[in-house]
Amino acid sequence: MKFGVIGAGQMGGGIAQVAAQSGFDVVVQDVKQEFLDRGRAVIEKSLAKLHDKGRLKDAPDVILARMEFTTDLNAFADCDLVVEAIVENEGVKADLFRQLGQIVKPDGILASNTSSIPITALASASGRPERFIGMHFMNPVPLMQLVEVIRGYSTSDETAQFVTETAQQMGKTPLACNDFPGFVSNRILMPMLNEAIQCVMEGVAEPEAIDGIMKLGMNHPMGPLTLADFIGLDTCLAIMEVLHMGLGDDKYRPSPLLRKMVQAGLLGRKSGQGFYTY
Ligand SMILES: CC(=O)CC(=O)SCCNC(=O)CCNC(=O)[C@H](O)C(C)(C)COP(=O)(O)OP(=O)(O)OC[C@H]1O[C@@H](n2cnc3c(N)ncnc32)[C@H](O)[C@@H]1OP(=O)(O)O
Ligand SMILES: NC(=O)C1=CN([C@@H]2O[C@H](COP(=O)(O)OP(=O)(O)OC[C@H]3O[C@@H](n4cnc5c(N)ncnc54)[C@H](OP(=O)(O)O)[C@@H]3O)[C@@H](O)[C@H]2O)C=CC1
Repeated sequence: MKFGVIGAGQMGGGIAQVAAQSGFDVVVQDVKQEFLDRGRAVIEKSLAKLHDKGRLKDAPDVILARMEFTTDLNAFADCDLVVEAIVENEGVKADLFRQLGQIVKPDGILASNTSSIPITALASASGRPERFIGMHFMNPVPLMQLVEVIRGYSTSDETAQFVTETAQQMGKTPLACNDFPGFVSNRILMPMLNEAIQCVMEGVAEPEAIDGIMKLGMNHPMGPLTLADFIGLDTCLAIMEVLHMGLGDDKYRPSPLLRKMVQAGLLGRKSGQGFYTY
C-alpha cells in the first residue's frame, strides 16, 4: 500500500513514522523543505529510541528507506490512502482537500487527522465524500494506542472498513464515532484543559499545583497544563472555538487567558514557552 501524509509537524511526522514501521511505502509532504528536514530529524530520533528499546521489527534505516519527503502535492497521485495533518483551520484544510480531490487517483481514500473540524464539510470539499473519513491519531503517535475513526455523512462502509483495518495494521486500536464537533476525544478532553487554564487565570492555584493535583489525585500521566503545552495552545484554542461554535453552548467558551497566550505567540512546547518554559 502507498500511504500519503500531509504535514510534517508533530502529528504528520508521527503518523508517517508508524505507517513506515508497519511496512507501508510513505510519502510525506509539507510546504517548505525546512519543515520536512525538521520532521525527518524528529522521526530519526524517535526510531533510534524505539530501536534501542527493541520495539522495532526492522532497523531504522530500513524504515526510513520506505519514506519519501517532498514539497510536491502531485506525489500523492498514486496513493491508496492520504492522511492530512496540517494546521487546525477549516478553510486551509478545505482548500487542500479541493486540490487533493483532483490529484489523488479516483479510488484513493482521503482522511483528515483533524481534532475537531466537521468531517462532512471537508468531505464535501474533496469532491469524493464516500471515500473520505476522519482518522484521528493521538499524540505522541508512536506511543498512543487509539485511532478515533469518524464517519462523515456520506462515508461508505468500504472506506470505514479500509481505514479501520489500516489502523489495526499500524498496531493501533480503532474506535468508531460519529461526526459531531470535537468527536468524542476532544469534546471530553478539551473542556478539562480549558478549565485548568481558567484556574490559572483566576489564581486558584499555580500551574505546578494544578498539574500535580490532577496527576497525583486522578492518576493522569500528564497534568492538564503540561498536556495543553504538549498539544499546542493554538491547536487547543482552535478546538475550543469549534466546540463553542458547533455546539452553541457557552460552557465551551475558550478561556480568555488561552486566547491571550496564543495572541502573544506562546504556543507551548513547539514555541518554547507556554505554561512552562522548554
Ligand atoms: C489534541 C488531539 O486532537 C488529541 C490528542 O492527541 S490529545 C493528547 C493525547 N495524549 C496524551 O494524553 C498523552 C498523555 N501522556 C502520556 O500518556 C505519557 O506521558 C506519555 C505516553 C506521553 C509518555 O509516557 P511516560 O510513561 O510519561 O514516560 P516518559 O518517561 O515521559 O516517556 C516514555 C519514553 O517514551 C519516549 N518517547 C516519548 N515520545 C516518544 C516518541 N515520539 N517516540 C519514541 N519514544 C518516545 C520517552 O523519551 C521516554 O523514553 P525513556 O524511557 O527512554 O526516557
Ligand atoms: N497536537 C496534537 O496533540 C494533535 C493534533 N491533531 C491535529 O493534527 C493536525 C496537525 O497538528 P500538529 O501536528 O500538532 O501541528 P504542527 O503545527 O506541529 O504541524 C502542522 C504542519 O503542517 C504544516 N502546514 C500548514 N499548512 C499547510 C499546508 N497548507 N500544506 C501542507 N502543510 C501545511 C505546518 O507548517 P507551518 O509550520 O508552516 O504551519 C506544519 O509543519 C491538526 O489538525 C491538529 O488539530 C490531532 C491529534 C493530536
